[in-house]
Amino acid sequence: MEPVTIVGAGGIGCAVGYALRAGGTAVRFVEANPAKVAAGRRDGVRVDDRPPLAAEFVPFAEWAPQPRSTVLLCTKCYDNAAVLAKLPADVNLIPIQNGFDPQLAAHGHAREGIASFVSECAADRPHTRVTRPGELHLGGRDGGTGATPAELSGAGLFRVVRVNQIAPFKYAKLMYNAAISPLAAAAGIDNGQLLSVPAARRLFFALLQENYRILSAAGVPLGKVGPFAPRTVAWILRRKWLAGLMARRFEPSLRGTYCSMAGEIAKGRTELDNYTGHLLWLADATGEPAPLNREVYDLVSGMTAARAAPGIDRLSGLGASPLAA
Ligand SMILES: NC(=O)C1=CN([C@@H]2O[C@H](COP(=O)(O)OP(=O)(O)OC[C@H]3O[C@@H](n4cnc5c(N)ncnc54)[C@H](OP(=O)(O)O)[C@@H]3O)[C@@H](O)[C@H]2O)C=CC1
Ligand SMILES: CC(C)(CO)C(=O)C(=O)O
Repeated sequence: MEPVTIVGAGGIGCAVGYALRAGGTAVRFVEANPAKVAAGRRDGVRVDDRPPLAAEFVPFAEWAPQPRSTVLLCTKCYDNAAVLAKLPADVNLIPIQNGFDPQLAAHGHAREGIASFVSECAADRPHTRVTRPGELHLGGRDGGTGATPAELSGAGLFRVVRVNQIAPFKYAKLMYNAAISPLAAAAGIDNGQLLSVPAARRLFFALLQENYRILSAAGVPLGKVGPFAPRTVAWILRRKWLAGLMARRFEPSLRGTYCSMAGEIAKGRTELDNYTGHLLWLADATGEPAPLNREVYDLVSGMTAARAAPGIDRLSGLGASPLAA
């Protein structure tokens, strides 16, 4: 049986690959990091303290994708171009990524996934820790159909939710990611501190509200990812006392959880264009104001170009525009 190929043995790739292996599916990891390939060949793929599972590991440079095989794309969006350049047209490509990438969209794949669990991979080993439970939504794109791997639930790592259309779930996740990730990465704080540090919380809530307005004005469908629908989140945020109460309730479960943009500014590459960049593109198309996102975009892209060190004081100039919420 042709194995399912997972490109990118990181937080998402290892969790999904482990779930497939636990369900009896053959898995081939394709990885750019030689240390991860060597460790995977030696020790297999691991999640938390569970027993390692053997899988095939192939260096990206040596990978020749098989026609009609299933390829789960689990890299960061900024690595898509190199992967797409290798793919035969008839591959069953299923990206599982946050954000929107025009080049990937043009590839015309039929199915996509979006993860709402949090998974942090070790630097040089295919060993990840699922630090916050959540779901993997899998569904069609632009009415497309196609097979998604069946055996994903067995390990109980995340709940698999199969939906007809993935777009509402990707847009809802965009509302959250474009608020969480640039702020957490620029400030060098974890997801919990976004709620516990007052200056960060104020900006986080303001961005969530702006993101909801942009997405609503664009008329895109918004699904439910997490405990509340985006419309309910926006309703809560308009009531400051309730938003404060919710922040205190959710903070403990987010404390210490990783944001996949953390540490990327210093490496000179982030998914900012795929999150904030896409929101700004939607805002420009509809004429909806996006002052805070523009400030955040300028801050994070400037920091990334300079490979600047993150710090909480980086947020201090944000929200200065009279239009910012
Ligand atoms: N981690 C999480 O909790 C969540 C992540 N996401 C999204 O999932 C996607 C993946 O994120 P995440 O798993 O955190 O990413 P990671 O950085 O943990 O893993 C990506 C892996 O892909 C490798 N890679 C880079 N280029 C290639 C290539 N050409 N071929 C093969 N492997 C390659 C990277 O190697 P190297 O490091 O050497 O570049 C790295 O090991 C992103 O879009 C992210 O936003 C969504 C929800 C939650
Ligand atoms: C966990 C979350 C929601 C934001 O940190 C995420 O999706 C990511 O880090 O990629």
